[in-house]
Amino acid sequence: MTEIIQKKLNDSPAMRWTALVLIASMMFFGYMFVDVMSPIQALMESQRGWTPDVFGTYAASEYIVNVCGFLIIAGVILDKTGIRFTGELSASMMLIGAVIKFIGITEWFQTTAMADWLNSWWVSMPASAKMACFGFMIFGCGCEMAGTTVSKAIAKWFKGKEMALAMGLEMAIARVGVFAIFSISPIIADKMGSVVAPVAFCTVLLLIGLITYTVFTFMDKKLDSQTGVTAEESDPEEEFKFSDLGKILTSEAFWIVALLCVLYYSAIFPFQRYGANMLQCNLDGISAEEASNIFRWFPIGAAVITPFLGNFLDRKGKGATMLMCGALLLICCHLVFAFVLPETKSAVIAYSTIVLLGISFALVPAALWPSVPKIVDEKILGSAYCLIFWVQNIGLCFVPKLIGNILTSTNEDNPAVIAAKEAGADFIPYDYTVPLIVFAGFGVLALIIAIYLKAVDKKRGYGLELPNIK
Ligand SMILES: NCCCC[C@H](NC(=O)[C@@H](N)CC(=O)O)C(=O)O
Repeated sequence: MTEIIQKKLNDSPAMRWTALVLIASMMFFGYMFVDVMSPIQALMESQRGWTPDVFGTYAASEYIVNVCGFLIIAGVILDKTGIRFTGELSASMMLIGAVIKFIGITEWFQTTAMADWLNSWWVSMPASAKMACFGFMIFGCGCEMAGTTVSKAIAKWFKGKEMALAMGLEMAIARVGVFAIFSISPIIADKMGSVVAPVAFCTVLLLIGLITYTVFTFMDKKLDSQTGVTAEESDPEEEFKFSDLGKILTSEAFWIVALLCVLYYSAIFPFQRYGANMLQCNLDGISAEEASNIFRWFPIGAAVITPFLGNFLDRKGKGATMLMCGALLLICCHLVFAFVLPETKSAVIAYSTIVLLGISFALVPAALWPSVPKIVDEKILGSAYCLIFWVQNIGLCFVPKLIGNILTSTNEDNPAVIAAKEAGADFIPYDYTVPLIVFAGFGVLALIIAIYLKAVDKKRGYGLELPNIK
């Protein structure tokens, strides 16, 4: 008798890569929305009165609910309800948050009684910023939950296949989103004459992201029906348990990776918010649009290299060394921005440092996320990812605010800044030296931890330097 072996949906390369494109699209649009305001900071200041301080508070709002424990709940939701429901929930939360933020910054909203009320307390924060923060909080919960959901979805669809490459590609696609928005946000704002237009554009894209993820859920349902998995049959051992948190939180290796993650990313994502403005301030006579054009090469450099490094890691290993090199490169780049760029005002130095920072941004994520399964038990991997995101979010929540405060306070007596403000100029030429030294400081700490991780790996034999494919 001939046995018919049914091919599962993810056995087809076309199907599993289609699934990756669908889920990565949601993250692509999500990452676009995260940075939609970054290249139009100067316009936000002139059109809505958002000072760097306000901008710092706004940037922090994305993470505040996650830091207060939402990410831990998100882990439970993900493990209890699965990738389909959690993905839909995440995409919906991103969309709802985006709509609130869009409404908050419209001209119409500024004329409402609600805006008057919002302007009547915590007066340094304009009503538009308060509403935008509220929306960004909801968006941030959805976006971070989506980040873990997508990792779990890729693990499910690519298990035993090109998993590291798929994860690298997902991150690469998300970075292209950042590149795209740095390119088009100032153009849209300029063409439409308002900061509202790019936010409206990205909100519509989030709706498309919800649709693409919905299409993926149908594919995933089909895959489950082929493998005979139903909610009732799922293995209770694989489920998130609160007792697992204790096991993870008492693991030294977990803390090393989590600390490395928070320190490294604190010098990357918050910098991304200020990067275009920093370039505009350090290169003479360039517009916000020109500065964004330079800065957008940062995520694109990372996007191009990350999949290759993922592939290299799968075949050759050297994960711990890659983490060290990435941290070292980060320090050098921030120091060049702090001390060399203001002196030389050279576009060549700006471009090359941005590309080098992009390489650093490829080295660390490509090595960091696939290292986690090597240091924690597979059974508690989902919880570990959630907890690492949680620790990382604490940094991502407070560092932008810290940098905003430092930028404001170190420029209080800056004559160029005072003159530009008095003249009501669109562009304020801030001195970014101290914030950049702070970013480099995070890099130094990350490097020390990466060196320590390599030593611990040698002692304990986690295999961080070994290839993933045996
Ligand atoms: N599914 C991708 C793994 C994480 C990628 C990583 N993103 C994060 O760490 C986010 N928590 C940060 C954020 O959303 O701000 C990345 O390198 O992009």
